Amino acid sequence: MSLSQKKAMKIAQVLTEALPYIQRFTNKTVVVKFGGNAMIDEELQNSFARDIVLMKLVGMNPIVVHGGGPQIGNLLDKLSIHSEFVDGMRVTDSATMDVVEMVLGGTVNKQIVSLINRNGGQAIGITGKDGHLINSKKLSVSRYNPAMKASEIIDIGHVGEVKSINTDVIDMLIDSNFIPVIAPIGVGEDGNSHNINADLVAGKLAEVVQAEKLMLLTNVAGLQDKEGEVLTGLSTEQVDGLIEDGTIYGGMLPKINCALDAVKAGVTSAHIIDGRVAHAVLLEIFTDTGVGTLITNSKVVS
Ligand SMILES: Nc1ncnc2c1ncn2[C@@H]1O[C@H](COP(=O)(O)OP(=O)(O)O)[C@@H](O)[C@H]1O
Ligand SMILES: CC(=O)N[C@@H](CCC(=O)OP(=O)(O)O)C(=O)O
Repeated sequence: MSLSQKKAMKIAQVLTEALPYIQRFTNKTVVVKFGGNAMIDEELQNSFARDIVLMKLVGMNPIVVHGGGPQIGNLLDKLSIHSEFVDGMRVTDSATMDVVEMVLGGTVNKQIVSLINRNGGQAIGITGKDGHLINSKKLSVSRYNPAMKASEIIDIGHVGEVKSINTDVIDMLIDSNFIPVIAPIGVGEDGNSHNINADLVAGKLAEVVQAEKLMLLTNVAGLQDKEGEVLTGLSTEQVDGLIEDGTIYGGMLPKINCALDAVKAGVTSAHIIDGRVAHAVLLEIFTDTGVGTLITNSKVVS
């Protein structure tokens, strides 16, 4: 067999492998959280945008929710505004909230929209304030205070959690064949903005639209143990144990919690995938080889 025949055969194999997945996922909604390294590396950004466009072209309904923590951090640094995190959530005072809204609702959201559109898609970027998409309330965080030997509530400012999601605007966009790109900013009862962790928004949205998949792109290979090995075959109870003993901390906390909540609420599967791998989304959906940690209602497997 000549080299070009071998190449043609390989392409045919890949397409054949993809066929059952394309059939299975046609008309299904997939919520993809774009974050981590995939968001700052130009080549990975492009491969992500092409994956999303391809999903749409083969009849799926992708909804993109994006983060932007590093980009917020960069602008805060430039403005000499100190920032810190509690349990993976950025403590957000009024000045920080202005920066969050500027970066997420402005720069980052429009960059992703433009990237998808340049690659042949039709994306529309909105925040949770548009069309009352994300109604939020102030997030209450409690911490154990060893000195007081009791838990206490800590105020982390304008940080929100999702109270309800009104999908009218999303339905309208999908019905008109657009790809929604959502910045994780919620609107409180008083009309004020809330900074919401993007994983939490993606998870809740997946629940409300009863997505087939929730995909969380990040900058690690998946859920790992203390030695860095990707964990496999865990029950949801074991995950709770890993949170208690500190194996899961920081930014992985909202990710794993929202993935577990989503599958418990009817999303078929949630995936924490390695955004450092080009075409990670495509590989996860259309091939037999996944690239991260799979979470279903009863099991966490890689
Ligand atoms: N058990 C764990 N397995 C993998 N990563 C973990 C774990 N516990 C904490 N982390 C941290 O969570 C980070 C991913 O969260 P985050 O930085 O918020 O990602 P993203 O920007 O993609 O939302 C990892 O880079 C790692 O530092
Ligand atoms: C409350 C809170 O922490 N909000 C996040 C929102 C952006 C985000 O979630 O970005 P990543 O997904 O890139 O981490 C923040 O301010 O960084």
